Amino acid sequence: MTKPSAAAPAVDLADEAAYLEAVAQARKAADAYYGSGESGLDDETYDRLLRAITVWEDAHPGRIAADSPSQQVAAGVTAGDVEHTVPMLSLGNVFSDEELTAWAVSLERRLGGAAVAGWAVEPKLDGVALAARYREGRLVQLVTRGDGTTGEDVSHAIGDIIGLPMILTEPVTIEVRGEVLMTEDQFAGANELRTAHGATAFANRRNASSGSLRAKDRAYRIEQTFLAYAALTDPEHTDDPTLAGLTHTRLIARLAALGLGTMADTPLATRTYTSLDQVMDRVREIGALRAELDIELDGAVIKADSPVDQIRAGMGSRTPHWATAFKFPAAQKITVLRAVEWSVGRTGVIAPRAVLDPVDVAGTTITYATLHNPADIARRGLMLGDHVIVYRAGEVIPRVEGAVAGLRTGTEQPIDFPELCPRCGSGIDRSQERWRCARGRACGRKEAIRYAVARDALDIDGLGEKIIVQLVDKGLIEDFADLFTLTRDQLLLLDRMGAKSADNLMTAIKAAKTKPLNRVFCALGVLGTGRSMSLRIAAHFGSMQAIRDADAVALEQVNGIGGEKAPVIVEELADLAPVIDKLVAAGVNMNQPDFVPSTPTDAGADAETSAQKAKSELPLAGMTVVVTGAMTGPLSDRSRTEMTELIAKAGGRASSSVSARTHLVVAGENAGSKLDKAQAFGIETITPEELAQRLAGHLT
Ligand SMILES: NC(=O)c1ccc[n+]([C@@H]2O[C@H](COP(=O)([O-])OP(=O)(O)OC[C@H]3O[C@@H](n4cnc5c(N)ncnc54)[C@H](O)[C@@H]3O)[C@@H](O)[C@H]2O)c1
Ligand SMILES: [Zn+2]
Repeated sequence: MTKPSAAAPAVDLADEAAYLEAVAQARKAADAYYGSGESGLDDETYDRLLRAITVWEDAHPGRIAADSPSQQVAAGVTAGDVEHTVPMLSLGNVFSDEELTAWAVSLERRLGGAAVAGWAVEPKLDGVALAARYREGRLVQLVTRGDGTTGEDVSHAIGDIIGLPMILTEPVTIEVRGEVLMTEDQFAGANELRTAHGATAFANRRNASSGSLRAKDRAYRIEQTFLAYAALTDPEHTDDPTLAGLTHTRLIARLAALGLGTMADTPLATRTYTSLDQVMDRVREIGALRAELDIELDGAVIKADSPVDQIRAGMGSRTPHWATAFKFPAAQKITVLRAVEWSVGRTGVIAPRAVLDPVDVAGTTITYATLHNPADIARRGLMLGDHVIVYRAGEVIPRVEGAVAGLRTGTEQPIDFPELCPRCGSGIDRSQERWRCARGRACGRKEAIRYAVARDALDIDGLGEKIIVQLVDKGLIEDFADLFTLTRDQLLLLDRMGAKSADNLMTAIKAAKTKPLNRVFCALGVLGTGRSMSLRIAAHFGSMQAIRDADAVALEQVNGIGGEKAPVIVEELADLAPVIDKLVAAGVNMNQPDFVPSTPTDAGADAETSAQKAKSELPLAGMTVVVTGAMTGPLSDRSRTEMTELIAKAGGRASSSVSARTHLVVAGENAGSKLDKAQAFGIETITPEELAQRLAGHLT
């Protein structure tokens, strides 16, 4: 689980000379970071430096360097010409529960010893601060934070930012403040446009946001997202007198009602608590959600919820006294891209992977990271030897964001893309962004057969890799369908295959013929369909014939199959037709047991067949269920696939990830982040034993 933890300890500055050197180094980084947007230091390194600087400054208040970056918002780098009559401040930060408690104590001291009326907790969005000015409900001006007192006018971006509508739902005059950021798709889109116009790709999303916002007179428009976290509520800035009396939480709800982008109605919504223990729990919940979000967070923000407390606490020169950030371990680090490896999957897809100088990201050493496909590498403009930003939050696979172009030395080398399939040397099909060996699945024949007979698919015991390799090399089988027509005599031709093993294997293969359709379909290894998707498809269509008859539109009726996946599945099935025909001819089962069609065919639209009625009375009817951790009790030896099948039999739908749409989480031993997340969403959580009880009639 992602646990907010203490930051790396600050280095001790020995003397004033060391202090001045640290100031110079931090100044250089801050100038680059807030200026061009590209610093050679990652945030963790910068923050450690800044902490050392402030520790020294606290001990020597009379000797603070005039250009110390600790003294101003954004180190005073980017002033503009639009005044912020109410300054746009930064946030102080804490890295541990102890530091949070100490901060809360100091805040209550400012309130004259009174307890804070309530705490609002929300995510700290990792983007760029922006003020949006609406006059009588119409968006008239966008201003960056700048140095906090003046910012740059970036009104040219009006119309490009989702969450900042041109017209509000009511004609109010108001200045809204929030963060501009990019989703993964928006980031890819921005890089695509930028590289197409001959510019270098952005090093990361925050950079892309800041750069895109500030670039004027560009020939193309870049879409971004705005999420509000504040508004100016004093009479000088708004004509709605009710706003000033709202708590922070209610203010955000009000901004959402005006049509502005906020996190309201998402699991990240601002929530209010009375005790610090609850606040700390919520901070951890937000940390646990971080891995699966499409936006980046670098912490949680804790605010005094009541406007009375906020005004009494007041603001410092750089940060408000009534709010602070609980920072999460940095998810981005800078390291060097050494090589790109290309591997071929069982379906013939050729995928690149980045080899990095080992780097610690939030407590895990990273040496490899995903690069999605060759087009993705091109879009990010990467070169070998580049300093790249790698990103990893929670359990997600680390990814390469982009290169820090400012650190290039001229010795970087272009990345070699394969000319031929790295496994078999055939040509490459480049018709899609995802490259594939021209031989397609034939290239990954042995891997595909191993996949088909594995435990989650046909589960054929005794058919290990060595046997598969021999069977293919001796020309006895081309695909897994040929297994069903193998003879005992053919098996006996194999090295070290005795009569007894051959008999056992023949029995295991024969048993596989009666597996349910979802297992058979899974064994086909259709791109984009794993074990749980196979079960959904089988449960939806009921027979292989019905699946083969389905077009893309019909496939999209299956939960989880979107407009991109459906045509791929149709194409794959056409490709696999000879294999399926062989399976049918060999007498392999092609039906899903207990199949209930989801739409009545002959009966009227609202008539319920008795079979459907029976279905709606099942113990998990209509529920989305996530199983995590090790199963215990009566369910202890069930594999994940068997659990998925059991859930489906009881009327539910198994899913591998917890979301707001999850109804039930079955948490076994050592359940990790999925359990944390379920608790964050307030989803019902039960043990494997409790599930076994609920499904008592369905266990056999
Ligand atoms: N790598 C470098 O060289 C370098 C140099 C300078 C600064 N930095 C990084 O910049 C950061 C410090 O920058 P900063 O002073 O601009 O502050 P900050 O970004 O850490 O925090 C303040 C900002 O948080 C934003 N924010 C997000 N969610 C919010 C919410 N819910 N409520 C209120 N505000 C919210 C606001 O834009 C606010 O201005 C640090 O992370 C530091 O590492 C890095
Ligand atoms: Zn190949």
